[in-house]
Amino acid sequence: MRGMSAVPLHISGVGKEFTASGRRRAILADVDLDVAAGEVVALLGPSGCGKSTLLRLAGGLDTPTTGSVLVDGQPVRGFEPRCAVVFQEPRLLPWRNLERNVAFGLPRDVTGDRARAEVAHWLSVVGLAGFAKHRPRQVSGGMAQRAALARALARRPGVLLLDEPFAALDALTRLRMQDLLADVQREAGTTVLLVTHDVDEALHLADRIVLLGAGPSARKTAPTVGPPSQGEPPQDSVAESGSRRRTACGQPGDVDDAASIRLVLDVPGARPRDRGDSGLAALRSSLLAELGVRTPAAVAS
Ligand SMILES: Nc1ncnc2c1ncn2[C@@H]1O[C@H](COP(=O)(O)OP(=O)(O)OP(=O)(O)O)[C@@H](O)[C@H]1O
Repeated sequence: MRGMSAVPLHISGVGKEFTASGRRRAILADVDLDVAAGEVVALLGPSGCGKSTLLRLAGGLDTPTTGSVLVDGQPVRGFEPRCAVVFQEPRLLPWRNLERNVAFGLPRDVTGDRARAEVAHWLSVVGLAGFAKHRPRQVSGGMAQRAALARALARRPGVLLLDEPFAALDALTRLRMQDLLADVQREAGTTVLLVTHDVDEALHLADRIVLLGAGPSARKTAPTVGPPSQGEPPQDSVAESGSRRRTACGQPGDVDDAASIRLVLDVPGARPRDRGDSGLAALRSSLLAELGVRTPAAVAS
């Protein structure tokens, strides 16, 4: 699509510290994550654990304290032109109409008729062809967010970084936007790193789900598809293995608050997945349990 080519993202040994009120605080430590070209990875984790920080580091909007980020094998230093970011709020320029906002995302070498064609194309992809001349305040929140997505796509990013892009939308608009993202991703094939709080969104859209949080680091697991058979320890239960790991490693005094990758989960089946897929129910319960939310299914298993 429009010359867009997916590229891999390689995050290696990344740590991030911030200084606030004179105190240094480690937010992320030893984060290792490889996202293949064209893969969709969802980043889940408790509020404040550093998901947005990691996304910002991936896009060069901030610099890691340790470790490195590579996009298509090249180190990210400063704002990364091969990435485009969509935030929770559209961040459109209010004095520009939608088409001029989308044009803002175009690479510098795309001008004139080609630029106009590109803008028209992306507005059409996100269903805003009839609103090109509208200003952001003249359209709904969902439409403004679609324009923000079009602006990001107009950059033809190798990696699309999405920071809770649908969180501020009403439930129905959110579902429609998820479907739109799935369509766009399928057509463009771009690499996507998606920060979300929404387990269902992650299960619907992602190839892999990465759980970020404080505590001992990563375990890659096969998906949980049902309760363990009789007499067998629940080795594949995300919730069980997570709690066991914390018990074994959680010695008082050696707890590091910095977040790292706790779990990497392959989601079975082709995306976008059926929202009613009962096969994902166990996985959903396990993920929610990892996030500290108890569900009847998790309790039963
Ligand atoms: N520039 C900054 N200076 C100081 N602290 C920061 C800065 N940016 C983020 N933090 C802190 O880093 C921590 C992680 O923030 P971040 O926004 O990455 O978390 P998050 O997991 O995305 O949260 P949420 O899910 O609530 O959006 C928070 O405690 C936040 O206050």
